[in-house]
Parts: sequence; C-alpha cells; structure tokens
Amino acid sequence: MSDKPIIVALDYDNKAEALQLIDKLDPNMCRLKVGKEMFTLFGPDLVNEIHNRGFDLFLDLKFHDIPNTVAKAVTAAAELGVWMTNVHASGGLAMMEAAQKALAPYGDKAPLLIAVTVLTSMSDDDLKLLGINVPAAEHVKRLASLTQQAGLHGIVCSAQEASMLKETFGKEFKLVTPGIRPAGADKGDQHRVMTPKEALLAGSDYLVIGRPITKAADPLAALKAIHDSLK
Ligand SMILES: O=C(O)c1cc(=O)[nH]c(=O)n1[C@@H]1O[C@H](COP(=O)(O)O)[C@@H](O)[C@H]1O
Repeated sequence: MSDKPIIVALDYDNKAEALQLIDKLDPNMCRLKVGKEMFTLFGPDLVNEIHNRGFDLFLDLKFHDIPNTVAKAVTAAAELGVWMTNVHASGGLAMMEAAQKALAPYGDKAPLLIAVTVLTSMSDDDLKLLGINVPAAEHVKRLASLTQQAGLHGIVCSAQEASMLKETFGKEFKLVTPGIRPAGADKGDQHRVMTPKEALLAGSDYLVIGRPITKAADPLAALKAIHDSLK
C-alpha cells in the first residue's frame, strides 16, 4: 500500500466547481485524477493549475491505439509532468512496450505507466458479449501478465482481484483500483466493487474514488471519512 493511497477522480464538467473542491483538499491527504471529460474540456491548462497547487496528478486517458501513436501520447503526458498515466492492456504487448520505451528518456521524472485490464464496470456477462468466455478475474490475470512482460509499473483492476494479483505478480507490481464504494454507497455503473478498507487489505496500492466524494453533499467530509476509515 502507498503512504497516500487515495486518488480523487475529478469528473466535473465545470472547472470552477472542480477547483473549488481542490482548493479545500490537502496534497498530503490525496492525489488527483483527471480523465477524458475534464481533459477534453480544459486540457493542459487544468493539469498545470493542479500541479501549481502541489498535487500529484494521474492523467487517465486510457490510450489504446497503434504502438507509434500511443508512444507519442505517453510522451506528451510525460512532457506535462504528470505522476501517473495509463493505456489499455488490450492494446497488446507491442503497444505497451512502445509506450514504456518512449518514457525511458525521462528517467526518474517519467510518469508511472499502468495498464487498464478489465474495466470495473464490466461483469463476466459483459465479457461474454465480447466473445471472452472466461471469468473477469482470469482475463485480468492474462492482461496483467502481458503488462508485466512489457515492463509497466502495474495495472488498473478491481480490488476484488487484488489479493490473487499480488500473489501472482509480486508486491512491486502496483494495483490501482477504481470501483471503490464505502458500505451502503450507490454502485452507479460499477460492477466489481469493494469498500476502501477491504480494498487496501486485499492488496490495492491506490484507491481511485470519484462519485462517493465528488457527489457527496459535503465532499471534503466524505474524503475525510474515507481517509479515517483506512486507519
Ligand atoms: O482507469 C480508471 O481510472 C478506471 C478504470 C476502471 O476500470 N474503472 C474506472 O471506474 N476507472 C475510473 O475511475 C473513476 C471511478 O469513479 P467513480 O465510479 O465515480 O468512483 C472514473 O473516473 C473512471 O473513469
């Protein structure tokens, strides 16, 4: 587990509202994630504004394209100075190797590069519709193995798979787990969920948490409650 495991997923269509929350947060308590919605709306300016406030940023754009294109995209993320970025493991071994290789010139300034395995919104039945006739956990394991072979830092997966994955791939291989729901919270579109405390106990290194914080009546109080529940 990281000493600062919470990553708040900022999925807002309003920059002022997002900055209002960020200004109440402490960079010693959490990291932040900007994804497709906010990056499409507000671009690198938002990344710079978050960096200026002292936060580590996970740029979650889930690149999935031909190796050359993805290598260029992760290079652009490295130029922004982000702490972590990601690709889809389903893009394949060559794509992931090209992405990792593109980061080599950045040395210890390179972002952590992780690969999304099976989205936490997907169930075994959703995989069947894609022609993948194995349980999600098995497909996650297959994609995690490819990711480790490509030399990436770790994967995005569900905390439900964390203990099996830590056992198989070792403690240095980072597990970033969305689909985190405090007990009784609305699951929304997530399927493979776990509570924050259970996720850490199962072996998650980082907990990605969005709506349980950002949609709470008092987001700061929600974050503090989750933070305290981990002690
Ligand atoms: O890569 C991700 O961050 C991600 C992968 C995944 O499998 N599932 C998943 O929910 N996410 C992201 O994690 C966040 C979860 O948000 P909430 O469901 O609101 O807590 C969203 O920003 C998703 O884009």
